[in-house]
Order: sequence, then C-alpha cells, then structure tokens
Amino acid sequence: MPGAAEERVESRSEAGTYCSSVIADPCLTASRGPGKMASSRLPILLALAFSSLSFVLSHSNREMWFQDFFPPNTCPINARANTFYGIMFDAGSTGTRIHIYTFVQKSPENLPELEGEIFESVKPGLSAYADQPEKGAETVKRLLDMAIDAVPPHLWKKTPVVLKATAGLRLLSEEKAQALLLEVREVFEESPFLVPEDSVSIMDGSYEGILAWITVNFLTGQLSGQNQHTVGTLDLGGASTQITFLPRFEETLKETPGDFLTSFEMFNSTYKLYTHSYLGFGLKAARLATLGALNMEAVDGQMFRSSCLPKQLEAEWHFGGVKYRYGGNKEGETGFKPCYLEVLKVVKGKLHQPDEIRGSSFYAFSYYYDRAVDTNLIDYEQGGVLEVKDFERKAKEVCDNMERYNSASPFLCMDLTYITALLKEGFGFRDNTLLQLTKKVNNIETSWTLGATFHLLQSLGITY
Ligand SMILES: O=c1[nH]cnc2c1ncn2[C@@H]1O[C@H](COP(=O)(O)OP(=O)(O)O)[C@@H](O)[C@H]1O
Ligand SMILES: [Ca+2]
Repeated sequence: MPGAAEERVESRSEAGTYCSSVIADPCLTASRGPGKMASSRLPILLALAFSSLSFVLSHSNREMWFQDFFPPNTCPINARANTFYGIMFDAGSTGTRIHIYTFVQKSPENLPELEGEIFESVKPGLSAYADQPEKGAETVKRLLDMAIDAVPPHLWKKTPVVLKATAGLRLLSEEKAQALLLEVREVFEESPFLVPEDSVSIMDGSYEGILAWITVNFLTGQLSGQNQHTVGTLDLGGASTQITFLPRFEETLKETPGDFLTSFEMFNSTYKLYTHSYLGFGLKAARLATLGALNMEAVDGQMFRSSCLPKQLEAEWHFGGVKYRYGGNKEGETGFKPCYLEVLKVVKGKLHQPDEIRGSSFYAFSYYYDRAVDTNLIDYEQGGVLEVKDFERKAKEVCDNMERYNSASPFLCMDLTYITALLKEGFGFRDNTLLQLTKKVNNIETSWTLGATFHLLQSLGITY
C-alpha cells in the first residue's frame, strides 16, 4: 500500500532523532563569544551571550525578553547544582513532538546555559484526531510521560509545560481545534508540571518563522559578538512553509509588504526581520493542491490524478482526518516536464519574492532535509550544503524513472518537483543559491521550539 511506503520513508527520516538525549559537555563551551571557542568538537557555542536581548513583535506588541542566557566563563566543579527544565510541545500537522530542554546555572554570577535536549515524536499529528479529541490528547500524554522520567521529581512543579500547534490545527474548524486543545489542557492539568496560563494554543504563523530564526541563529552563534552574520531560515512543514531573514538592504524593507516585517531589539540594536508563513504551502498541502483536492468539500470516492505519480498507481491517503483517493495518469503523460507544469500552478505568482534573497544562502530544515536524505542528496546525520539546482536534478531523475523508485514514497517525484518549484518560482531563488541542510546544531533540533522556550522561561522569570 503506497500509504505504508510513505510512512516508511518518513519514519526513516525521523528515526535518527527518536528520543535523542543530548548532553553537550558544558565545559567545552567555556569561552565567552564564538570567536574564542576552544574545542574542535564543538565549533559553535551552545550558550551565547544574550546580554540585553529584548524582543518586541511589532504586530502584537508582545514583549519577549531573552536576556538571561549567558555562557559561563569557567566550568565550576559542581556543574549540575542548579539544573532546570522547560518542556515545549510542537503540535505539527504531521506529528506531535516533545522537546525537553535542560538548562544549568553553574553559579549565581553566571546566567543559565542551555545544556541539552531530549526529543521524541509521534505520528500522526493532533489534527488527525479532529473527531476524537480525547484520543489525540492521549498521544500528548504518552509523550509527557517521558518528561516524568526525564525531570527529577523535586523539579516537576517548577518545570513549565507548553504546547503550540501549527498549521494542522489552523486548518481545522475553530470548534474542532478548540476541542483538541481543551483535552490537551486537561492532560497538562493532571500532570505534576507547572501549567502556565495560555499553555495550550495555536501559534501565529509569523512567530513560527521568527522563533525558528532565533533558534538557528542562537545555535550557530550569530546572536552575539561583533561580527554577526545572521542566516535566513526556510522551514517546510506538512501544511505550511516559512521564510525568515534579516534584510540587509533598505530597498528590501521598502519593497516588502508591512505584514511581512517584524521589529525587535537585540543588544541595543533594532532588527527588522522579514518573515512569512504560507498556509497551505506545506509539502502535504501542496500534494493536495497539485491533485486539485485542497479545500474540496466532498472528496469521498473521487479519484485525483497527476502526472507526478506512477502511471499505474491507485491508492488512498489520509491527511488532516480526510481520506483521499489518488492515482497516476494511466493514459496520459508522466514525468518531470508535465509534473513541473502541474506544480507550477500551485506556486506561480502566489508568493512574495524579495530580490535580496536571490544571492544569499539559507538554512533549510524539516521536509527540505527529509527529502534530500531520502534521495541521498545528503547524509542523514551530517546534513550538507546543496544548491537549488540539486533538487531539480534529483526531481528529474526520480520523475523520469518512476519505476526505479517504486519502493520509496509514490509522492517522491511530486515532492521534489514541488520543492524545486517553491524555491525557484515561489521564493525566486537562483539555481545556484546555497542551502545549508541542517537538522541539528550541536545535537539540538533546529526547531522553533527552542526560541519559544527562551520566551517561556523568561516570561515566567524562571532563572535561579
Ligand atoms: O523538531 C523536529 N525535529 C525533526 N524534524 C522535525 C521537527 N519539527 C518538525 N520536523 C519535520 O517537519 C516536517 C513536518 O512538518 P510539521 O508536521 O511540523 O508541519 P507544519 O509545520 O506544517 O505544522 C517533517 O519533515 C518533520 O520531520
Ligand atoms: Ca513545523
């Protein structure tokens, strides 16, 4: 069954991060500032100087203070005297993930340092339980049980737990989404952890991009020191996709619609980020759009066909609680050319194209990473640097030889073609634009959840 093959490919992609307990040796990060990094094992500082990082989102006027995350100057003997935790759930459209972050404050003079992360994920995501909210919350409970084992009992009451849902729940009706969130809230209330107000919510798309940008730039050492070269980020989820970068040219600011720009202050400088979340442009939503099935009222029984699928294929696919029947063009054309034309209709003219990004390089993760791994463009553990044209080359190879790739997902051709079209025709990247494919930096997942946890801890005043 193609659906099963599809899951197989995806679970391979995520299997390596399954419960990846990470303890980066804090003593290796003992110098202050990225330039002074002593260890060749850890070329990038985990804990960076956030001396007075204040963060104000222009559309919401909500303040975020992340100032208390300093690296230590030294490695005190009693390194684990003051450990504390933060639990952040990512309720994504294709899966739910728990991130348990460990912070250590080694002495009162030094501010807390990010020490490591425990990560686990389950599939499908909460939106697949739209009609069984209790069952959906049960999946969250199973993940939360991990935190009970990971966090020492005397710290349970001081450890906040938060869940933020993204595009899967944004696409559900308000009523169904709220029913799911309510059940999850009950699971949290019944747990021994600290449940802040607003602990279970749907996150605004613009936060998703900004928080992921903070995570990546924090982990790569770009948010501290004099020579900051921040990197832009590209996240490709199941239902939505985000692009975020710090514009360098005044022209870009002038040409960008106001709601794509968000201001915040850092080290007494004001930064204006370009960020946008495109709902319905995630990889799986794009499959439905390509098939002509996105936002269709009644899909039961209807067969959706595409030249991006193997000719003889006829199968079913469940996404967001809906069953879709899909198949190849039995009589008509298949292959890269007709597929690209189909996919082009989904992206052409639908996205804002900032000129500035054409020549810059970006960090890319989630499905960009997974599909690059699935087609051996990069190594699962190492990641790697690709050019946009590498995705196109691979898309041609797969689409024009679908019979050779029949053990992988039947959507592999469509996915690679969509990624190519999204990058080139959607965002307007050049063929030779460099993409740094990264799943983890220093063993911490490159997810918006770390940025969200900084905000959470700071808003709760959790520093010791
Ligand atoms: O923390 C993470 N670690 C590894 N992969 C992640 C993480 N968060 C999201 N992903 C990847 O994101 C993709 C799915 O996106 P998601 O389910 O978050 O959709 P959404 O962002 O549209 O709601 C998958 O490729 C999944 O592997
Ligand atoms: Ca996501």
